[in-house]
Amino acid sequence: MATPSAVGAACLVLARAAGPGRGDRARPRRLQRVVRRRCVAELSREGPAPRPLPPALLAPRSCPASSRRRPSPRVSRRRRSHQCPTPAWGTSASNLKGHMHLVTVSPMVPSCALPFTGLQFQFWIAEGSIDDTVVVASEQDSEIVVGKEQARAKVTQSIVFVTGEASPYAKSGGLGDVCGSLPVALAARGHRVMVVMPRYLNGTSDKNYANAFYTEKHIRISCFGGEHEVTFFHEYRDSVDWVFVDHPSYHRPGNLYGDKFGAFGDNQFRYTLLCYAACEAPLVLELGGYIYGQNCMFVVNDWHASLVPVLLAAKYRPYGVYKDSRSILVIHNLAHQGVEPASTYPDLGLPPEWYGALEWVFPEWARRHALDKGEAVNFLKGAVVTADRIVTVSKGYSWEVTTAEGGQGLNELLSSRKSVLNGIVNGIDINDWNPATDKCIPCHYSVDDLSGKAKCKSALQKELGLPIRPEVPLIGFIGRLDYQKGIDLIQLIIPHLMRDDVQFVMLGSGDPELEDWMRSTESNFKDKFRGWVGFSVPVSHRITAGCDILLMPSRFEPCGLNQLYAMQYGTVPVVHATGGLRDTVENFNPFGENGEQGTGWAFAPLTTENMLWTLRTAISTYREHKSSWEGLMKRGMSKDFTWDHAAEQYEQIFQWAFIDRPYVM
Ligand SMILES: Nc1ncnc2c1ncn2[C@@H]1O[C@H](COP(=O)(O)OP(=O)(O)O[C@H]2O[C@H](CO)[C@@H](O)[C@H](O)[C@H]2O)[C@@H](O)[C@H]1O
Ligand SMILES: OC[C@H]1O[C@H](O[C@H]2[C@H](O)[C@@H](O)[C@@H](O[C@H]3[C@H](O)[C@@H](O)[C@@H](O)O[C@@H]3CO)O[C@@H]2CO)[C@H](O)[C@@H](O)[C@@H]1O
Repeated sequence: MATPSAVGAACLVLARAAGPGRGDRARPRRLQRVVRRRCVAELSREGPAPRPLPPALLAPRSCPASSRRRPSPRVSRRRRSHQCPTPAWGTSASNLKGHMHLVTVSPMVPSCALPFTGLQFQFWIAEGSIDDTVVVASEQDSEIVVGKEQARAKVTQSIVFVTGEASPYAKSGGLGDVCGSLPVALAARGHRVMVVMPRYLNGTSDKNYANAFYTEKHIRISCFGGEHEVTFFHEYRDSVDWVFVDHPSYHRPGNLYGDKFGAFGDNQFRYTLLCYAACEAPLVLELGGYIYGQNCMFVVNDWHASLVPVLLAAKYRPYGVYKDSRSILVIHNLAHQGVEPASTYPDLGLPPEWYGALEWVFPEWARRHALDKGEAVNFLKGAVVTADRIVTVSKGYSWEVTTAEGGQGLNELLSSRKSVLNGIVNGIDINDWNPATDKCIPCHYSVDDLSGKAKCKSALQKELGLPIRPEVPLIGFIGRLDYQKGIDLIQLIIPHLMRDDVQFVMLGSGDPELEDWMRSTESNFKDKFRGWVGFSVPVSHRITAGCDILLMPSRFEPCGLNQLYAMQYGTVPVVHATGGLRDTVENFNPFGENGEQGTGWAFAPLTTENMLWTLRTAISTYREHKSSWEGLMKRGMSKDFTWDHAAEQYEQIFQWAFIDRPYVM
């Protein structure tokens, strides 16, 4: 193992500092500091005797005191994921031996902490020359370009996220991505953050919870005609307290919300338990030695968490508890509202006088028979009424939900709450979704060197059993097979598109009829179409990297993440101009004021003719205008989709929420 005495004695090498890393993609904006200093990264000892270090690269033993900083939370995230047994920077030498390597350098030696956060370098490690020390320097003038310092919140809060899913523990779609990464981004900015979600055990993904430990806390919840005991598990990771609510109803085969027979019949019960448990967690769990207490910002996501603001208002504030807390409803998708018959209201354990908050009457046309009064309870509606503020996951969607077309029956109510309704476009997790470091893809690449993308394409064609043809445009679709995603429109254009010289791959699961259609289309067009039925995160990364075009003809799309991932990976999105898709994809304009502009194609209205025409325009641009295509790819890859900007906007909403009085009846 490396020891301080060995520092500087070893060989090595180096290469170009600031290889493609967290900040490198968007270098002009994100890599801001140039440190004229060489530094030492210690590595585990391995390999033969060291060779002398070239004089130009001799490293100082430590960095000047002026540069010492406490590692920021983002650094500590890296530190954990590359934990070394002795104080060291970086990763283990055995991973490095050989060629160019991407290494995350995390200041683990307090005396030599640089003012940067979790940055990454590429090293050239000569064969057999690994030892104790890697000197990091650049080709030019020994400069190290380092990432910008982690921005901190002006005012920090105790934040409690409540959600039905969060990656990497459990994910069925974009909700999981957001609740797995926004909390980490907020923690990195200095907030104390807890995420409360179910501890789903189904026999296959149980390992995801392996590092979560039983807290020995259990509470009894009165609802659904009895007392139900739930317990809490906890993992502290990436500076976030991940709290898992444990109950037998979360342990069953299938996916998070259902199985092959459809949605679980007791989902209302399962997420009622989650909401009660989430309200108790800040009061009863001593995490890191301290409870979160009563002064919290609850961020409740979608219908699964929507009972939280109702409970705060109906069951806590009247007794003087949580008077200083606030709640924000984040709407990821209005299509799911948690609607059940009105007769279930007494099961929820709420006072009878609160029925009105959840009351929901279906329009006449939606009722089943003449005697059906259409009376229901609607969890999401309860939160729209009682949350202190409401956020949708894009600005465009925040307007759409107030319209009859996009409001899914809640438009009037949402319009009445316009003064507390905002839209914030989601960010993406650059640690997971970065073509320069992605562990799921066969070759890495960046905006500075796109060559790896072509290799990803041929590897994908090979993996899928498609003809390996670099010149043929490869179009992809990834998503839940749901009405929302406009797959029926893809079905209609496929016979036409398959006449062209193109390849098409779809990854998705959901509606069994659409799954069957994917299988049969694959057998009809063996050389051109692949339908990957199922849910696979690694395959989704490889499709994102290997395709030229990503198609998203969503009927509505509150934000959409796949188009953001696609742009990040130089895959050009062709999307229906709706919601977050319209907000994030800039239409290609070959005649822009300063030359070509745009990052993809956003078409409207959503018709099959329009979609086919736009796809064909994209395809001919790909074939005939190579430099335009490269411009499209590079502009997309240079966009900053990190969470920082969104996290700052959430902080603004938190502040506004705390300025106003909390909701009381
Ligand atoms: N078969 C499969 N295999 C592997 N991965 C798969 C997959 N099917 C889907 N995914 C993944 O699930 C995520 C889907 O995210 P989206 O945001 O595009 O849509 P979703 O409708 O689920 O999310 C909702 O919530 C998010 C978050 O707010 C909003 O962006 C969105 O508009 C809203 O509808 C992506 O990470 C995608 O790769
Ligand atoms: O992250 C992906 C989406 O996950 C959530 O949607 C799920 C929804 O909340 C669940 O209730 C369930 O939806 C079922 C619905 O309740 C039922 O009436 C029937 O229509 O079948 C639906 C599918 O089983 O599953 C949804 C995921 O498929 C989240 O609320 C969304 O925002 C996310 O887009």
